[in-house]
Amino acid sequence: MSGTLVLVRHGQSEWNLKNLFTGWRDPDLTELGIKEAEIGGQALADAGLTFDIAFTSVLKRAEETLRIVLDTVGQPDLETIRDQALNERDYGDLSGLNKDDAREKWGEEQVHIWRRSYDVPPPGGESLRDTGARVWPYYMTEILPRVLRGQTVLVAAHGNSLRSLVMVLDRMTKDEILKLNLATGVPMVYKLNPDSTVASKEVLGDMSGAH
Ligand SMILES: O=C(O)[C@@H](CO)OP(=O)(O)O
Repeated sequence: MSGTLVLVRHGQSEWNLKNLFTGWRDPDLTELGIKEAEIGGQALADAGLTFDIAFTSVLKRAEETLRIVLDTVGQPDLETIRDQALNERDYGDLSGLNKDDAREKWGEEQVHIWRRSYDVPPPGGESLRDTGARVWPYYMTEILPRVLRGQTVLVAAHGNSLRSLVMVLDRMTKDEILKLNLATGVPMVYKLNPDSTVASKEVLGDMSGAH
């Protein structure tokens, strides 16, 4: 066994609440989102986890979630690396549109394919595969080596940038990834083997609260 990788999706954002496609747009957390980040942090504290380093995107909802989690686990000054490689999938022309309006315009099935499929990009945006093509090299070069050295690493990021990681870590097929929607503020704790495969996975909380 080597180190520990903790992934957490940001808490509910203003645009999750308003049901808008967000992507690289930069809304704040809602009150509920702040609470979710606190609950996620408390679950990590209760599990006795402390971190050697943290990573986040350059979007406020993930940075703020990380700050709240680190405050809650008592590590407010932990070294943190921000990188846009961890940003949410770029939703292209859908960014800022209401998800129900999009369903009316393009149909339920097409919108679901844009939101959850592996390789169909939304117009002008990134597919999950495109997102993985920037998340994975970053994971391989910056995050994984630290875990393999035995460190405990925290990553606060986004629904789809984290789905691209979880898909590979959990060895999910293209069909399985269609159904996966990560809950906000719920930490996923992975212990990795020395060959980078997953030794164990524990989800610290209720996965039903996805936005
Ligand atoms: O709008 C977004 O950027 C994402 C995450 O909230 O939405 P979806 O669930 O459609 O991938």
